[in-house]
Amino acid sequence: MEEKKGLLTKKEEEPWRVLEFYSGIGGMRYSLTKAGVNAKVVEAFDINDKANDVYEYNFGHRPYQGNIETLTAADLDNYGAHTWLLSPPCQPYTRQGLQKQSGDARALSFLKILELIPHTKQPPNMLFVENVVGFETSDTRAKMIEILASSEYITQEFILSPLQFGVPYSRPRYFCLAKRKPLSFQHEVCNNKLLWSPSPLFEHNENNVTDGWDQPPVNWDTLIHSCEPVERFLEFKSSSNRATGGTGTDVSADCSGALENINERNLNTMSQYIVPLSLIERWESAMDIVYPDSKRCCCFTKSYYRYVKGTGSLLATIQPNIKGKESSLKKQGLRYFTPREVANLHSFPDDFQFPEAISLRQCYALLGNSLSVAVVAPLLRHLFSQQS
Ligand SMILES: C[S@@+](CC[C@H](N)C(=O)[O-])C[C@H]1O[C@@H](n2cnc3c(N)ncnc32)[C@H](O)[C@@H]1O
Repeated sequence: MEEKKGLLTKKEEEPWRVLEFYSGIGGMRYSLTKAGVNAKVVEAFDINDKANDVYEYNFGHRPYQGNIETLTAADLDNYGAHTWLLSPPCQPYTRQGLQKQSGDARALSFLKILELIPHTKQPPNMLFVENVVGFETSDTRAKMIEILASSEYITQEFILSPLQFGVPYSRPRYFCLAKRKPLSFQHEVCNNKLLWSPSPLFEHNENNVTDGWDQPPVNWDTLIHSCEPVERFLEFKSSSNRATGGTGTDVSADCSGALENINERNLNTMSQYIVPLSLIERWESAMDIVYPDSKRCCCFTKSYYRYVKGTGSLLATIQPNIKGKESSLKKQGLRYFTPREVANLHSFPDDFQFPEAISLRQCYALLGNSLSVAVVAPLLRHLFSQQS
């Protein structure tokens, strides 16, 4: 690896060397593959053994299972990595949490690793950070930008949702893309801006026009029309959408085309996805219900299947004459989305699987922590593309 004024160089045909921090179940790595970038993950880091089991199962490599806080600048230099991908814990910034931001112990490792950058002999050429909406106004973000600016990085920040990429899934997330000078971004007019539009990822911008790119969509609902229906993301489909008058336990599995993706455990225990009537009675008002022809569903959090309120949508498998809560929910065959279906909505590839030993709750918890490949892949393509 050569060093030239602190900028790591590589021969054109060599892959970019990438470090994947907070690797979880590998959403960043899948996104990198989907982006079609000539890149190689040289190490992944996560403290959670279950996440590492899943990562190893799918990628054949077990991430370094230690606290990122303990890494030193010398450790990082040893990897000779051009790019760092980071999706640190989001609890310090979530609306439901205490919003202690950088004062939250879970924010420490992220700040610590950023603070190492000026102490490395070979700072990364590029960084990519993912977090929840709320991060953009946090003091952690302010510190991150301060460190990056003083280490000669330029940034472009985004808030984007899968809904803007045709996926019927509301999961807006914050992203920071950083490149170290003399590298530069396409659309320099977007430098140091927070953008709410995916247009810079796809459009040539010869006139430097950024009309509306730095404004939140006026109405996220209008994006829904161009999304695919939820049905396209299901592994278990109802044989009929019409009301049968049943209790909703008569969900049938139309496995055509999807059978290879359904493991024995799921097929045999379809009943585990049925929402119990007692839960409907107690939590009806808090439930978010979608239908196979719906073009949106709510963000699945790591508490999906454990709690109802605000953790993700439920699927009505029996469509009443009048959709929604005006018809009895008890007769709509409510079920949870399966982990495979949540993975589909995260745009994970078909060959992604959980090992048998991971419980259903753990599957949902790990998926809830992960990210949308449909959103991250084009962002990574934008990060790695060279200014011509
Ligand atoms: C928001 S999730 C990232 C998930 C990942 N992007 C994915 O696709 O699954 C944060 C991850 O960071 C890990 N983590 C949190 N604090 C850590 C630390 N100090 N050291 C190492 N890993 C940590 C958690 O175990 C969790 O898997």
